[in-house]
Amino acid sequence: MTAVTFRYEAMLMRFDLAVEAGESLAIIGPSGAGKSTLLNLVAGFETPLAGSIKLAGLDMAGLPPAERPVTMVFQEHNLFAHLPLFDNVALGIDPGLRLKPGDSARVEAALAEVGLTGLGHRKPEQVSGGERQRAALARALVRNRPLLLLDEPFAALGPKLRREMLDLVNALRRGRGLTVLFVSHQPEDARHGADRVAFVQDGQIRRIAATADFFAEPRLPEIAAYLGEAEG
Ligand SMILES: Nc1ncnc2c1ncn2[C@@H]1O[C@H](COP(=O)(O)OP(=O)(O)OP(=O)(O)O)[C@@H](O)[C@H]1O
Repeated sequence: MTAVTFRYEAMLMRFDLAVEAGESLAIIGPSGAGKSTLLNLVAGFETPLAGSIKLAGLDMAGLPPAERPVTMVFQEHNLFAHLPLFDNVALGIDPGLRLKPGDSARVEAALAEVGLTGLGHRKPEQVSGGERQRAALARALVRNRPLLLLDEPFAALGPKLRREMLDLVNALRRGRGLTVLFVSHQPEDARHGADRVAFVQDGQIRRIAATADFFAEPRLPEIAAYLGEAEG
């Protein structure tokens, strides 16, 4: 994305970002910095004031979210409580649940890929928080989009489970050749799961670097302060 600007009231944001296919980029930074907005611009949930967003070489201007090569998982409200996990995943194929021959097998395969074999009949309340987010991931996977956006989907999970989920995301990324952008409040997530890290503050990417370099040398005092606070 190039010179993409966006405004919420007094807050003007401006993003320039280039991501390689197959890469995993962590987006970290303080609360209210613009991390979710950055993902929402890529996904098409927000429209830039100016600038251009290209995904897989195609200009996204005017394209609604459903027509973009993108799928997104959120922190919460990913699943419908009254539907079993199978149906929740199948919604990624058809929002009206009109499944064609072969679609059920696709849903089962996605459930298996995220480690939920045999749990498709359960309602969201009948599984753990980690399993719910696995189901949300499976729904994203059945959409077969090359770019996976994750907006803190593992924030409610403990450190060990978050690492497991990040490992799962990376295994899926490699297996399917996905590109992954994930927002996290936890620098540890970036350290564990990302090729590169982007630090967002005041509506801009202030630094982007390979993960090892980013943590070895924070460079900006704001980043050192943020890491100090976030990692205690
Ligand atoms: N719908 C909205 N209307 C007005 N302002 C908004 C809206 N959504 C976000 N903002 C403002 O835009 C700025 C960026 O918000 P954004 O959600 O992108 O930040 P974030 O870095 O993802 O924060 P957090 O880590 O707390 O989720 C914040 O100052 C926020 O208050």
